[in-house]
Parts: sequence; structure tokens; C-alpha cells
Amino acid sequence: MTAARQDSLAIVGGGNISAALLSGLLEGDVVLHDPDRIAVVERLPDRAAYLRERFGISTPDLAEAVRGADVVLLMVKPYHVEALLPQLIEHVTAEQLVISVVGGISTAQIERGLVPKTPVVRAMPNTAASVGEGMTAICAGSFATDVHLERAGALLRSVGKVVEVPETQMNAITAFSGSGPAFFFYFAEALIDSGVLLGLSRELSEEMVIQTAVGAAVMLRDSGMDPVRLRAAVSSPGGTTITAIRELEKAGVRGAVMVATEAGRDRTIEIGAQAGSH
Ligand SMILES: NC(=O)C1=CN([C@@H]2O[C@H](COP(=O)(O)OP(=O)(O)OC[C@H]3O[C@@H](n4cnc5c(N)ncnc54)[C@H](OP(=O)(O)O)[C@@H]3O)[C@@H](O)[C@H]2O)C=CC1
Ligand SMILES: O=C(O)[C@@H]1CCC=N1
Repeated sequence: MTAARQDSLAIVGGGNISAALLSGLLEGDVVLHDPDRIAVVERLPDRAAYLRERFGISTPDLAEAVRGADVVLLMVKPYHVEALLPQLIEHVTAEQLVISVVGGISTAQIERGLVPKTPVVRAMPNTAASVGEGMTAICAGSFATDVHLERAGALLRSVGKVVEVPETQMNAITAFSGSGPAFFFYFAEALIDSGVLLGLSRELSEEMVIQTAVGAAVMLRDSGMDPVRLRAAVSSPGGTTITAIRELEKAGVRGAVMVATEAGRDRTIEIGAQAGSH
């Protein structure tokens, strides 16, 4: 049996999200992509050397990476896009698919800087792609067809779950599931500190919080019960859990989470507007 031909990928920007994707594709129990078909454009020489060493990919210049690539992934910070597009237009053709994970930047903003009719898919992944448990939302730009969406979806599905959404939801999703792992890590940090406050060693507290988080995540995914019912099952009448939850409610933690994600969404909109105003 012949394996299906894999897309050759040119990834522009070799930072955190790029490494998460590479790790998911190349470091799991099963290697999901041929490293020879992945080129990463990274301008920091030390970082480029690290990526070559760790993943076995190549790190050529932009022209060489993009030449002949089926898919060009933009993984740079939003404020780098404006300077990047004039370089990309020199090399990217409308026969290639561009996938942008850049927070706050719309497909229209990307399309305006490329050769007319270049298909663009906007994606918002998260760093859990590194362990094959990513959550990515995708939407199509004006020139991307279902075939392009499916191609982007297939690549990102190999490192987690993918949902297709209207582009109007992308800024909210950036603040919600793009940033999402950071919120869970933040809560884990707080719980580990609280174990230390209660007199446990940091090592023991960390071990117990991590396993509790894994157990709770698997229950959320696999039990068929929603978070409200799962929490109710832990909260014995007049017991310790409901007493502690009363304190979280008094401190306004639920409201703070909502205000925080609204602020993240608003920041995403601001970033997009700043990028478009130059
Ligand atoms: N981190 C995350 O969890 C997620 C990030 N994103 C999005 O991904 C994008 C990248 O984020 P992240 O990986 O965290 O950022 P990083 O800063 O970690 O990585 C970006 C890298 O790209 C390099 N770079 C910038 N411009 C160019 C260029 N023209 N050519 C080559 N390399 C370049 C940067 O170099 P230098 O340092 O010199 O600028 C940097 O090393 C952002 O737009 C973000 O919104 C999306 C989902 C999740
Ligand atoms: O913090 C950020 O701006 C990016 C977007 C989503 C996750 N990280």
C-alpha cells in the first residue's frame, strides 16, 4: 500500500506555537509527517538551530522554504505581519494554500497583501497540539474553497480536534481556546500553591494537582456528564467542597473568568485594528 502524499509545509515563524505543532506532528508515538517535507523560516539563528536539532526539519530562507511548498503557515506575531506580507507576495502563488494562525488578523487583511485570489484559511490552534490534544478553530477566507478548508482541517486534525466556525467568532475563540491552556495552567499553579499553604511539600502538591487535572479532564471528555453535574457529584451536602466553592463564588472567580476572556477578545480586536491601521 502506498501512503498518501503529504503536503510539503513552509512554516514562517519558529516560536512557541510553531514548536507545539511540530512536536504534535513529529514527536508522538507515531510520526505524523515527514520532517523532510517541513521547512521553518526562523530569523533567530539559535532558535533555528534548536528547531533543526530537535525536529530534524530544515530552516532555509523564505524564498527557498516557500518555493514548491503546498501549504504556507504563518506563525509570526501580529505586529510582524505587515512587514512579512510584502516579502510573501514575492514568492507565494495563488496555487498555494496559506494558513494563518496569527491572532486578531483577518483573512481579508492577509489576502490584501498577497497575490489576488490566494486561498487563505485562518486557524486558531492552541499549544495542546504539542501532545496531539489541540483544539483548533478554522474559517475560510474569500478565495478558500471547501477543498482548502479540508486540507487545513486534515493537517490540524492530526494534532487534535478541529471545528469550523464563521470568521466573526475567531476573535472570541482566540481569547477562549487559543489562550485556554494558560488559564488551566494558572488554576493549577494556584492549586499547587494552596497545597503548599496547607503544609504539603511543593513536589507532592504538584504531583497530586497534575493527576487531579488529568483525571478531571478525562471525566469532562469521557463521562458524558457536563461540568455542573460532575461538580455536584464531588460536593457532599454540608461538606468541604461546597464550603470551598462558596469562597470561590464570594471572591467572584466565575465573573472574573468571564471578564478576563472579554478582555482577551477585546485585545484581539485591538491587535487586528492596529495591524490594519499602518
Ligand atoms: N502561543 C500560542 O499559544 C498561540 C499563538 N498563536 C499565534 O501564533 C503567532 C505566533 O505566536 P508565538 O509562537 O507564541 O510567538 P513567538 O514569538 O514565540 O514566535 C514567533 C517567531 O517568529 C519569528 N518571526 C517573526 N517574524 C518573522 C519573519 N518575518 N521571518 C521569520 N521568523 C519571524 C519571531 O522572531 P523574533 O523573536 O525575532 O520576533 C519568533 O521567533 C501569534 O500571531 C499568535 O497570535 C495562535 C494560537 C496559540
Ligand atoms: O497570547 C496571544 O496573543 C496568543 C493568541 C492565543 C494564544 N496566544
